[in-house]
This record gives sequence, structure tokens and C-alpha cells, in this order.
Amino acid sequence: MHPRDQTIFALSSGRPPSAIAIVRLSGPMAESVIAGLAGKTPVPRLATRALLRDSNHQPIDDAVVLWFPGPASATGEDVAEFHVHGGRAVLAAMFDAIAAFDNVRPAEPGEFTRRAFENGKLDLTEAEGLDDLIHADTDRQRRQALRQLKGLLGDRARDWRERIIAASALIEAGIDFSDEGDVPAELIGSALEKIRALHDEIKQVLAGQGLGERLRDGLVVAIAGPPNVGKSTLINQLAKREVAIVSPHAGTTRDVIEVQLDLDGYPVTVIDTAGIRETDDPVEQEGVRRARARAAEADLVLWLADSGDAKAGHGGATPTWLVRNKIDLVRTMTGEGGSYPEFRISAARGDGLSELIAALVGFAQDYFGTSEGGLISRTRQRGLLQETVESLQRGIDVVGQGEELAAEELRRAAFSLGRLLGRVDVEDILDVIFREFCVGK
Ligand SMILES: Nc1nc2c(ncn2[C@@H]2O[C@H](COP(=O)(O)OP(=O)(O)OP(=O)(O)O)[C@@H](O)[C@H]2O)c(=O)[nH]1
Ligand SMILES: [K+]
Ligand SMILES: [Mg+2]
Repeated sequence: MHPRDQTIFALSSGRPPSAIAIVRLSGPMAESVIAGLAGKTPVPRLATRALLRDSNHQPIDDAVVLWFPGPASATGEDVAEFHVHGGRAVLAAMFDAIAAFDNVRPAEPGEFTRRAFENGKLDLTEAEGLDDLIHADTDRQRRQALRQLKGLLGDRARDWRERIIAASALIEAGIDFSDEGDVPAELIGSALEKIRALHDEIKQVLAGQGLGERLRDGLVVAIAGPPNVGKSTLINQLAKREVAIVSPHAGTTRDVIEVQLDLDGYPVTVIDTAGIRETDDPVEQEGVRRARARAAEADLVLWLADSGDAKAGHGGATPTWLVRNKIDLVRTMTGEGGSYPEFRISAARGDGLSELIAALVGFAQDYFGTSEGGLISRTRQRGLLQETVESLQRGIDVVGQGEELAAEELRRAAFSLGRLLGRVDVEDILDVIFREFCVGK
């Protein structure tokens, strides 16, 4: 039997132990399994209490079960849900009892959503939104994912695709006429007008963008600087917990330490790195190498320095702020900040931290944009819209030289939008997209 025709099951809720765990099944065997374990098929879509028993009639758990006959289900197939107590032994017994049925197997990551997609329950942009929603850490990420899940980009793309096909029809009609000699100029003129409008509309969506993708990936802020200036002390303050070891010993931090922060709804990853200096210790050398590499890749570097002797500079092109630490020890500031924005803090005492954090929020606002974010949240989506715009532009350019050429470009544009929606030619990308999903989703 093809894996696609098998019935799949998975733990759809979080890691056990938990108060309640949800085990989900989808496929033709779902009814046999739910009836087998619960004693009878429950009334569709009604939460039903049942004592679940295995094939030897041994009780497994006192549970709530739900039965969703297809196609009116999340995946479009028959779906069964078991709400059991979330103990490891309960779940192990459930999985054994379920897997004992023929043609029932554990689901691959994202396989439920993939089946929903294949059964037309959602388009590919909505599936991507669903994945983003599950992984959203901050409020802004959640709102963006929800917009995507609601199909805003998908709706626009469907509309664009239909209009491209309508413009094609006009041009194709022109081609038919041209056999008789004269191509009616008003047909071509009208098609051209439609294509120009589409081109401008999609281009506008592309222009206001970058923000959505950034919101999905988050902003990376690296704390760098010489040894012992208080980098780890600062990251602990920002994280409000002891993520990094602090000690008076220079060269304490060697690995790159990362924390995820929610700064006013913006997802920010702050990284603490090894103090940058010349050293003979090969382990510390490796730490310094990593520190430089991560600072170079970051979106913003907080270059930490001793207040008494501040020299900013990591030599990279990354935006950099000079943060003078330990102002509790020093009265007079020396050293050149140069053109870098400057902050004065005591990471240990907390002085100046609220100003630094406020400035970080401001930076995040500029970086992510203050708008609600755009329709595009992935490079895949951006690339396909870009292709669409290019095809439309070529269509406009060549329409005078031959209607066939223009029609071909419009077909390409419609094809790119079809791929965006997951309607055509997508097997390869489906594997990539759904692999990133959680098991049980
Ligand atoms: N007085 C004072 N001491 C501080 C301040 N911030 C950090 N320290 C102290 O400075 C020493 C070094 O702090 P760390 O946070 O380990 O410095 P680091 O830059 O991470 O050091 P490396 O990882 O070794 O590069 C510790 O003894 C801290 O307690 C501060 O604002 N004021
Ligand atoms: K240290
Ligand atoms: Mg450190």
C-alpha cells in the first residue's frame, strides 16, 4: 500500500508528561481504530467520554474521543482524536494499541497538514502560515502568521492568476484574429492595460516587503568586545536570568551563547561571545574566531568596552553601538567613540539599561518596519512573485513584436503564481516545506 493511503497517527500536543495529551489519526483506518479502542464509533464531531481498551480488552485510559468523518475534517480524510492523560506510559500504551492495526503508522513531520493541502483544505501559503503560527514566539510574529494562515497572500495570488488568465484570453483571441490578417488593436490595448495594472500591483506588494521575512527570522544582536568588560553580565541582565557564566577571569566565555528575547513584540536573538584578544590558548582562539564571525553576521553589534578606556571597532560593516560599561567604577570617560552611537551603563548595577533597551526597541522598529508587516513572509514567496513580475514585464515588452511571445510570458507568470499557491509542479518543494513542520501537525 502506498504510504499516502496508509493511516497516520501522532502525538499532536506537547512533550509528555502533561495533564492531557492529544493523539490524532488520519486516514481510512481512523474509524476502525476509534471504534476498536472506544468500543463503538462516536457521534461525529461530539466530544465523547470513553474507556479505551487495547485488543486484549485491557483498559488503557479514561479518555475523551472525537470522530470527524471525512471530507469535513482538518485533513479531508477520516480523522480521530483521543484526548488522554499525558503520561508517558499512557501514551506508550496508546501507540502500541494504535500501531497494532494494519496499515496504520506513525506520521512524518507535517504529514497531517500535507494531506490537508493535498485535499484542497488550504493552499501552500496558508500551510506556511500554519507552520509559522506554531513557531511564533512573539505577538507580532503570531499576528503575521495568522494573516498568512487566513490566506491573505493566497487570496491575492488567486486573484492575480485569474486576471492574468483573462488577459491571456484577450491576447489568444488576438492571435486567432491575426490568421485573418488584422489583429484588432483594441484587444491588444485592453490586454496590455490589464497586464500593466497587474504588474504594478504585484510590484507594490514586493516593494513594501522584506519586513515580513525579517519578522519571521528575527533580529540578531551580538555583544562583542575585549575580555572582561562585562559582556556576559549584560546578556544575563537582558535575559533576566543567568544564561552565561560571569567571572573576574578574562577569557571566561568561549562558546557563543544565544538568548531569544521578546522586545516589545519583536523577536530578537542576543548573542554573547568570547572576549576578542590575541591569545595562545587554542580553545580561546576558537572562541575569538567564532565571536568575530557571529559579530560580522549580526544585524547590530553592541561593542562593549570599559568606561575608562573605550575603543570601538570590530572592523566590520555591521551597524555598531559603543556601550561603555562599569560606569559605577569610573568618573571620567576617556577614549574615542568615533561616529558610533554611545551608551553608558553599569551592567552589574543596572544603570543605563532601560535607555539601552529602549534604543534596541527603536532599532527593532526601524528594522522590522512599524507597519503590520507585509503579505510575504518567505523567500520562496518573494522569489515567485519576483518571477511573476519579470514575466509580466517581458510580456509588456514583447507584445508589439508578436502576440505569441506575449502569451507565452503570461503563461509563465500564471505558472509562477500557481507554484506560489502549490497548484503546479511542487512535489520537490513540498518535501522541503513539510519536513520543517512538527510531528503531529
Ligand atoms: N563594577 C562593575 N563590575 C562589572 C560590571 N559588569 C561586569 N562586571 C564584572 O566584570 C567581570 C567580568 O564580567 P563578565 O561579564 O564575565 O565579562 P565578559 O566580558 O563576559 O568576560 P569574558 O567572557 O571573559 O570576555 C566580573 O567580575 C563582573 O562581575 C559593572 O557594570 N560594574
Ligand atoms: K570574564
Ligand atoms: Mg563572558
